[in-house]
Amino acid sequence: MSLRALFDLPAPAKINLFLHVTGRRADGYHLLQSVFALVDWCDTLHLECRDDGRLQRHDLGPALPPDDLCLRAARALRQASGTRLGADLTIEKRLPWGAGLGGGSSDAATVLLGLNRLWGLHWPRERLAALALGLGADVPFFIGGRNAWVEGIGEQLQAIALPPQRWLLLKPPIAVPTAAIFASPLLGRNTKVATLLDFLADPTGFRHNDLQGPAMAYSSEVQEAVALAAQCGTHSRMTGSGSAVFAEIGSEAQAARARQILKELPDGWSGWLGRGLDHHPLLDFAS
Ligand SMILES: C[C@@](CO)(OP(=O)(O)O)[C@H](O)COP(=O)(O)OP(=O)(O)OC[C@H]1O[C@@H](n2ccc(N)nc2=O)[C@H](O)[C@@H]1O
Ligand SMILES: Nc1ncnc2c1ncn2[C@@H]1O[C@H](COP(=O)(O)OP(=O)(O)O)[C@@H](O)[C@H]1O
Repeated sequence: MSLRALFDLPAPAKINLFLHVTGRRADGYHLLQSVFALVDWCDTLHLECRDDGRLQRHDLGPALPPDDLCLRAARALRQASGTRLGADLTIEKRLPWGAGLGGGSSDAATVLLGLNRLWGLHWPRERLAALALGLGADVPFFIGGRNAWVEGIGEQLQAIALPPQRWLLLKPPIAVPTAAIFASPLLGRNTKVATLLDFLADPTGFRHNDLQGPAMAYSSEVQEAVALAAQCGTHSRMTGSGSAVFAEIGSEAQAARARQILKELPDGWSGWLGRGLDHHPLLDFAS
């Protein structure tokens, strides 16, 4: 009997342990260096095969944009593979967006991995990653499924092992527009280029996000979030282009404080006390 449905597929968030802007390309895109780390705050997707070739999305939780990344991913794979099959995509959205957590990119990657299996395509992961890049610079990272040292505009990935770590994540009620942050006159664009060996030798020297200054100038809520996270963890900083921030939780006392903060979060804020993932739960799922 062929496989018709896949339930409870996780789409985890990522955080940028650091983010340096080291230059700018001729087309205006900025060159970055970063470490992307998977965390156990996840959306959940349910995929069901359709014989009529149609693609339909059902939102459990907040409504997504009509032509969201899940549908765009499914359409791209249907077209590139030539399959006549379709799918119902049910999205349990938990990750906030406009957050720098890569939730939409992660959803898209999970759709590609799931439909590759449901539609019996047997594409290798590298081929899925190449298709994924057309959907967004962060999508190939989630297809790769490993914590990574990242360069270029986010498309050059080198898998790395990270030590286990607990994190507090906080998202204030504001979506920071990525383009505006990159365009900010406050943004430094010439941070010294580092090497992966530099990072591995002393990760503690890599806890800075160059986009944080412009994002804090854009929104006082980002400033509040950084200060709030610093109350219960250490090295509070922003992920991606914001607006979410995170802090390292190193003791039970810090974890208890973090739980209290999460319980008392003002309206519109969201947050998570969780752990870094060693790898994407769907890592062995390519076909
Ligand atoms: C900076 C990161 C790090 O993870 O931020 P988050 O999205 O996670 O917050 C991402 O690479 C973001 O990638 P993504 O969110 O796909 O950005 P895009 O939609 O492609 O970019 C929106 C706009 O930001 C600017 N942009 C984006 C990425 C980049 N490396 N240089 C840029 O200058 C461009 O003006 C672009 O038109
Ligand atoms: N499935 C999806 N989940 C979240 N955002 C999506 C999705 N599809 C499209 N988007 C759009 O993509 C933008 C980026 O969101 P997301 O990928 O969550 O990244 P980030 O929060 O890291 O910037 C959002 O502003 C949203 O409008």
